[in-house]
Amino acid sequence: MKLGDIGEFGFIERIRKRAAAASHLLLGIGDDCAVSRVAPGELLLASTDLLIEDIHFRRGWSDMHTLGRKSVSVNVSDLAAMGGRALNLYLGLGIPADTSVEDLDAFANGVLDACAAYGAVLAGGDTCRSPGPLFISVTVEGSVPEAQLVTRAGARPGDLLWVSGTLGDSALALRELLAGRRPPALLAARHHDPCARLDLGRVLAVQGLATAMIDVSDGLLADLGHILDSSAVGALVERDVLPLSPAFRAALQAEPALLDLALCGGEDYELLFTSPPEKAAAVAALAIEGVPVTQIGCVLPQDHGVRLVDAQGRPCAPPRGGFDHFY
Ligand SMILES: Nc1ncnc2c1ncn2[C@@H]1O[C@H](COP(=O)(O)OP(=O)(O)OP(=O)(O)O)[C@@H](O)[C@H]1O
Ligand SMILES: Cc1ncc(C[n+]2csc(CCOP(=O)(O)O)c2C)c(N)n1
Ligand SMILES: [Mg+2]
Repeated sequence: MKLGDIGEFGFIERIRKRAAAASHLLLGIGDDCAVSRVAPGELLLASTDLLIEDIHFRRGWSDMHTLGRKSVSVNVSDLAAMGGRALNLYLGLGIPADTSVEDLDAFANGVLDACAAYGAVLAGGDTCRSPGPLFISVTVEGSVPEAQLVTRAGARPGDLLWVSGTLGDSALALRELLAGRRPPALLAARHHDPCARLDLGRVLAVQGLATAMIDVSDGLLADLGHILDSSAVGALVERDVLPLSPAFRAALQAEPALLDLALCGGEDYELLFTSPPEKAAAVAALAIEGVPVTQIGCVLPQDHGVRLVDAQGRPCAPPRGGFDHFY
């Protein structure tokens, strides 16, 4: 079935029927605005991200259900980075007219499944025709108790630097895909179906363990740079303790230069955070749903900039870059 057979409002109605209800959502899909009630003492968080065909994904590299999930996860990851919980999701779509309703149903199911997994509800969106690529715009709202908010700005010299999960898997999968090869399944899953570390972000916020936090979307060093700029500090990063998956290590053995992907590759959607040294045992004990947290360095005064060192403490040249859409 083609989208032309059911029209814009037919498609919206298909989504509306499947969207979940939630006690905070007084009015969801179907009026001019969504209407929500935020709990007393909670701050409203909001973040938005675009995914554009051939810039963020290629059709044929992953199925539409998985693309729907990724569209949600990359947004929810920004809530995780502030210690928030997820409330509402808004889905903007620019759809090529020849897209099948089956593909759109699969995509919407992926969006709705991921929403349910993160405790969010689809509260609205916008649908229009695209003359070319598929455009996906996702906005999330969440909330966090005022005292628990974690920003990029709170890192202090002496804090330790931690990262969740493993780094470089997604970028390595992307490199394989761009070269026309099929990445190993574990790497492919990390690229196509990343998991927002929402529970970890909440625990760090609730227990007051993180002084600053960001999610790694553009690459470890690039996103670390944002914490350092916002907090007016520098950092030491130990290259040889970066957490790497077995699949990544296997590739690294054959090609040592791949380590740059763990430092700069991007789309890891792991949490990078700083924490006072006296909380190290509490942080190290956090392995939520099997996701490890690894200490990869420490925070220095601002005049040190970023110092990347090897296992012997010798300085190494940081690779250039991180992802920039126009660079
Ligand atoms: N076109 C825009 N108009 C207004 N604000 C923008 C625009 N683009 C980005 N921003 C804002 O700039 C800041 C940095 O955006 P950026 O997209 O780099 O962050 P991010 O969402 O954490 O990263 P990523 O998009 O890689 O997940 C955010 O506060 C974002 O809301
Ligand atoms: C086809 C294709 N080409 C390149 C990439 C790599 N890529 C795209 S956006 C991004 C950073 C995060 O995005 P943003 O900053 O927009 O949130 C990265 C690493 C991809 N995923 N698919
Ligand atoms: Mg972010």
